[in-house]
Amino acid sequence: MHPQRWGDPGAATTLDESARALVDLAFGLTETPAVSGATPPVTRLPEELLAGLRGIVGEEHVLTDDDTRALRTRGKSTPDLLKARAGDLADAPDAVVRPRTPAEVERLLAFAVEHHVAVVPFGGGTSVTGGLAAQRDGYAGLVSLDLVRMKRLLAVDPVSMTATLEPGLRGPEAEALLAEQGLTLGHFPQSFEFATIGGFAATRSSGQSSAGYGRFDSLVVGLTAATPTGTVTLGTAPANAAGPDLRQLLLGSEGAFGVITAVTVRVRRTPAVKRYDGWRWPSFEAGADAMRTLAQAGLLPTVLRLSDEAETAINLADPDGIGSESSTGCLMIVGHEGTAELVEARRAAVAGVLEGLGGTCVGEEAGQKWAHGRFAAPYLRDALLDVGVLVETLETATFWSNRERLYAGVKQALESSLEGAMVLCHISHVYETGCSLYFTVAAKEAADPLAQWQAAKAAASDAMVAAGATITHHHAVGTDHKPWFAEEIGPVGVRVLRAVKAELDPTGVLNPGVLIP
Ligand SMILES: Cc1cc2nc3c(=O)[nH]c(=O)nc-3n(C[C@H](O)[C@H](O)[C@H](O)COP(=O)(O)OP(=O)(O)OC[C@H]3O[C@@H](n4cnc5c(N)ncnc54)[C@H](O)[C@@H]3O)c2cc1C
Repeated sequence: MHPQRWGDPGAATTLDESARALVDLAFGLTETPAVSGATPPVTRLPEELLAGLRGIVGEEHVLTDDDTRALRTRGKSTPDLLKARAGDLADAPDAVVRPRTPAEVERLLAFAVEHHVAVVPFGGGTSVTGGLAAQRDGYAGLVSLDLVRMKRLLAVDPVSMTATLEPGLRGPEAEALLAEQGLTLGHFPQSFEFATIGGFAATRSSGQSSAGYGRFDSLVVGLTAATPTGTVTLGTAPANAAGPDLRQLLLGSEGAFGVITAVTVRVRRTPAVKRYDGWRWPSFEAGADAMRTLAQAGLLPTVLRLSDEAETAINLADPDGIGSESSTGCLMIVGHEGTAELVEARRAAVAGVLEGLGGTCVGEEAGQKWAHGRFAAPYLRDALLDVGVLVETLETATFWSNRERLYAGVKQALESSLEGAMVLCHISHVYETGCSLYFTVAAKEAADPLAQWQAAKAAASDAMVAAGATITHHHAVGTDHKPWFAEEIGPVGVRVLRAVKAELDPTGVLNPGVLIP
């Protein structure tokens, strides 16, 4: 991962001439290069504590060099990138510690409690909500507990169709191991290439194929987590009535309750066929109604997403597409995966419904184009930051009956707090009862882009709460969403979370300041 950009440093990109011209037209171009040569603050952990950590995981797995610590500083939200680009590495961990086994994780937690060292579990480092920016004041130091060495496929049960995975496996690594057995997890968030199994569970992630495979928390049938007060293993049956489902307490716990050391997930057979089609709708509303109809008819495809008019126009923003008929309306991507027979049958059934509702199939090219570029967009954000254009995304969810109000409220909040902003939206995840709205915002950077974005984000978050929606459908709480999260779950909910934290992590060494309001 690049320390100041998204993804593979080798894949870093710049805007080509036509894209530069478009951006110039919309926002103007201001070359804004990232600061180079910044170094993190000197490690504050005393030598005897570093020696203690080495005694647990081995000499070579306690790293204090600047490059490694810089790479484990914060996540990949636009505010994180702005800070990294400005050379601000103030949140760098004092050391990066890489355990190999659950037993080592348990010993590290005991050591952290004994010496009051803050611990930040680190998966892929793709958090976009400040989930890796723990507080350090009052602690002897802060270590990044990097799960990169815990990468095994521990078990496969081909009869029950489950697999048990270690937390440090990145999306492609997990898929490759499962593919050897003819299986897939089917979890493809846009951060798929870098995010990990443990991170997916800790944030209750949702992938682009959630309509077909389910969001990550719905895939988890069991897990093991090491906490400062002991290890908990949950999930002895596909379903149970044995009290509240404690798995749900660890899913989404964002490293504040424990370190997830194994996850058992439901798996599916590798699909023989994948077909993605584009569908065009006269309006966002018509497309959204069609999504609802599919969901409520039990006809959800594997992939289902709908761009609003603005996002549709931008996605087709090539010199030929702009202003032409093809850039009007709203583009929906409808993907089917499975056996050839199943895909054809479902594709025909879904097409019948969509045609009946006024949709027009524009064929596989648009679908393939989306599938091909599905992981590329984050690289474009860096190229835009390079020319002084602020780009960030945010997401929320609500019930169908409230969708239009939420859409209008968040869009208006963003447009009125960011002068000249371009606000794009798509429906990214669909349920029988509602959907998730995913916004992308671009605006010319102000003199202080961080403050500029924080004000816009607060306005958008206020609009979500005012509309009665959730503060996050899949990006999690981290540090950024805490004030709105507290409002969402109410004072009793906050007290329950604090009580669980006090029980599992009584000295508060795990991810201080993250998640718990
Ligand atoms: C470009 C981009 C696209 C994204 N697209 C999506 C998307 O489509 N869908 C989606 O859901 N999210 C998306 N995200 C957000 C992010 O990728 C997810 O939240 C992901 O699940 C985080 O996984 P990670 O392994 O990177 O976790 P990290 O970022 O390393 O950690 C996230 C949080 O979980 C904790 N944690 C990590 N591992 C463990 C563990 N083993 N035990 C306990 N706590 C742990 C960390 O301490 C932190 O609080 C995107 C982010 C980016 C930057």
